Parts: sequence; structure tokens; C-alpha cells
Amino acid sequence: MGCGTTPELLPVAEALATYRRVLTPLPASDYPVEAALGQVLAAPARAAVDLPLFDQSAVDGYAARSVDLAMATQDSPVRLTLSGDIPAGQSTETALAPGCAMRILTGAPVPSGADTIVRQEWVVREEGTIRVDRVVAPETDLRRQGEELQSGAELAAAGTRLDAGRLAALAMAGVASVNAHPKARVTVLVTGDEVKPVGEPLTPGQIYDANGPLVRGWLTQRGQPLVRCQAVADRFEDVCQALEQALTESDVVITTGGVSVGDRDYLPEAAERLGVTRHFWKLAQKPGKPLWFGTREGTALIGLPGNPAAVLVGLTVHVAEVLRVLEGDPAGPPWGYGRLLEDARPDDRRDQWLRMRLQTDPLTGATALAPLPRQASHMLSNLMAADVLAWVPAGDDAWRAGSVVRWLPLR
Ligand SMILES: Nc1nc2c(c(=O)[nH]1)N[C@H]1C(S)=C(S)[C@@H](COP(=O)(O)OP(=O)(O)OC[C@H]3O[C@@H](n4cnc5c(N)ncnc54)[C@H](O)[C@@H]3O)O[C@H]1N2
Ligand code: MOO
Repeated sequence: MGCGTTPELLPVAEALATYRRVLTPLPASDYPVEAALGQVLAAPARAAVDLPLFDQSAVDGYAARSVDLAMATQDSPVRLTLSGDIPAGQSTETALAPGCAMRILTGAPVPSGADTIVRQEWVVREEGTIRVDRVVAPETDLRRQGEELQSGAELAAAGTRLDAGRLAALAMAGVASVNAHPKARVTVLVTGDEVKPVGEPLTPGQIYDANGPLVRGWLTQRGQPLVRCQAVADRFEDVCQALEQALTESDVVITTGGVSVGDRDYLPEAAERLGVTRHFWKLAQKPGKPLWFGTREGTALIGLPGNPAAVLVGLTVHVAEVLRVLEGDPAGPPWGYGRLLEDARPDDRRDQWLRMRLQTDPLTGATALAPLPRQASHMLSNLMAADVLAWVPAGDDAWRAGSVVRWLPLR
């Protein structure tokens, strides 16, 4: 929060705290493990089996008894009689007898009696026997049952968001289903009579729609279930109708445009007409000052301003946190920190979200930030170069080269 922010505008940190305070995670249920990709666990997941599942070989070679090889040297190699063959996926009931070895492949179960594996590079194979010319210590290349994880051990705590690697770790440990919060279902309403989809002809005064592609693309990249994305005309009744349907069908409703004080800015009035409880409307941030946040029966409504850079801030900073709370994710925003390599734009009223490039600080080797030109709220072209959205608090000094600021990744 900047020290010089205008008092009637809610500080950004308070907006973030409001989401945590007024929203509750969506009710959890059980999902097949792979269906829960991207979801957050509501209960710990425990290993259903030991890992490794059984004593197994780490290499292609021969299961042996280390005592048989204790005297082996180049001058006096030991011969072991081959008494079996164990490929991966099979096991043998037969115990390994003294003076014997069994052929074994990587991952195959070790027969009882064997306490070491002789990798095949160390062996000369002859008719029915192998010749070993070195000592092989007990436990060499042998993976013991349960050495990684024991059945019943907690593998993932509640609050863990599942990615591909975590899913794989659960599946390996025999976890077939998990108790998780669902992903939030989102509806997007893009207002503005002046906007047209790119590719369609424009009449004078019209512009191409940036917010539709921005919000849809951002949600798709996150794997967010999209209920619908709809263009809504700047008419009060149309806004009310679309909003009512969206509130009924979704966990989160995102609107763009029509949230300020203009003659056709219907969102605040429509939301209040439909019984949405307002938590705040104006934030001490730039871009994105008019940001309307309210709830109705657990559904969150986030009214973003129409300016595309304000929508970018709304998604990266605000919608992301709303989704984390609803999805049961205890982690707050994934802040990075870096020193400004050059002066940024000063502002003494509102904290600024500035698009910057990540660089390496030539003095320290640490991550540093280079502000980009073309930062105004109606501009997006610098996203071609931007890596992060940096939070530059309002006030006297935070914008100066050398200040350390926080940032959120843009990709
Ligand atoms: N008298 C005041 N005027 C404005 C204030 C204010 O406090 N007093 N705030 C300004 C700020 S800050 C912002 S941000 C905007 C927000 O206005 P709205 O949320 O009502 O948004 P619109 O007026 O509908 O649109 C703003 C701007 O963005 C363009 N736009 C809208 N939708 C799209 C789209 N899908 N793709 C591309 N561009 C879009 C629209 O044409 C406008 O230029 O209000 C200021 N005014
Ligand atoms: O908040 Mo507005 O997005 O500053 O231009």
C-alpha cells in the first residue's frame, strides 16, 4: 500500500484481504485422480502402497548373494550358476540358492536370498554361468520396498494444487481418487456498443474488441471452466438480464466496461438491482481504479473497467486471487521481487501496475526490472516485451531506480 494513496480509494492490499475474508472455498468432493488436474486438495492424500512396491533391481544384471562374491578378484573370478530369469512385471517364488545368480531386468522383483545386483557390464556370461571378477557390496543397485514412501504416509497436504507431476506421484503411490475443491466456473460479459470482433468491418467510432480475447485466453490458459463469454449491449435491461443469468450459472462473473461514472456505465446499478452485495468499487491502483467487487450467495462478481490494461491488472492481480480463494488455494499471489533498473512513472495518488521486462541486475546478478514505454490503460502493445506486472506503490520514492518492488508474472 502506498503512503500517498487517496483516502477514498481502497488500497490494493485491502482488496486482496477482502477476497480472503468474504469468499469461502467451493464445496469439495471426490474426483478420479487424473480428473483433478489443476484442482486443490481439500484433504491430505496418503500413499496407498509402499514405494517401491517391492524389493527391485535398479539395473539390468544378475541378482546375487554378496557373500558369494566377497573373494572375487580379476585373478580369481567367481563363477555363479544361472538359476532363473526375471523380467520386469514378473516375479519368482524360487529363492536364490548359494553359488547361484538369476538374470534380472531393471524394475524386476529381487528373489529372496539375493542381497545385491551385479550389473551386466561387470559380468562375463558363459554357458549356464556368469563370471564376476570383483567384489559387489550388499545392497548394490537394489531398491528396497518402502524406501521412498510407506503406505499410509501423507504424500500431499490439503491446499496442494495438483499439476502433472503431482498427479503422477499420486498415481504411482496407488492414489486412485482425491478429495478436492472444484475449479470455479466463470462467465464473462463484455460490454461496449463500440467494440467489434476483429475481422468484422468497423463503422466510424468503433474499435476492435481486446477484452474478449484477453479474458477468454487468460481463462483458457489456466484451464478454467468457461460457462460462456457474451457480448452485452450498453442497455440497462440487457445488462441486468445477462448478469442475472450469469450469477445463477457461475461461481465467478467477470464483466468488462461500463463500471465507471459515465451515462452508460450500468454495471454498478444492475448489480445492486439484482441483490449483489457490494464490497468495494474504487481502488487506489492505476490502471483499474473503477473495479466493482460484490457477492451474491457465494458467487463473486468482478466488474472490471473497459480499458484493456485495466482488464489485464484485474485478471492478474484480482481475479487470480478470487479464483485461488474459491478453489481452496491457501497460497496468496505468487510475488517476485526485483530492483528497478530505471526510474518508473511517478504517481502520488494511486499505486501503479507497470508492465516490465525481467533482466539480470548487472551489479548483483539478481533479478531486476526494466520498465517499458507505452503504459497507459488503453494500451497493450508493450505486452509483446513484458514479462511481469510490477507493483509500484504511490508516493515519493518507490518509482525511482534502485527501489525494490514486487511483481507478478504475466506468463
Ligand atoms: N469522469 C470520469 N471518467 C472516467 C473516470 C472517472 O473516474 N471519472 N475513470 C476513468 C478510468 S480510470 C477508467 S479505467 C475508465 C473505466 O471506464 P468503464 O469501466 O466505464 O469502461 P468503458 O467506458 O466502457 O471503457 C473504457 C475504455 O475502454 C475501451 N473498451 C471498452 N471495452 C473494450 C474492449 N472490449 N476492447 C477494447 N477496448 C475496450 C472503451 O472504448 C473506452 O475507451 O473510465 C475513465 N473515465
Ligand atoms: O483505472 Mo483507469 O484503468 O486508470 O484508466
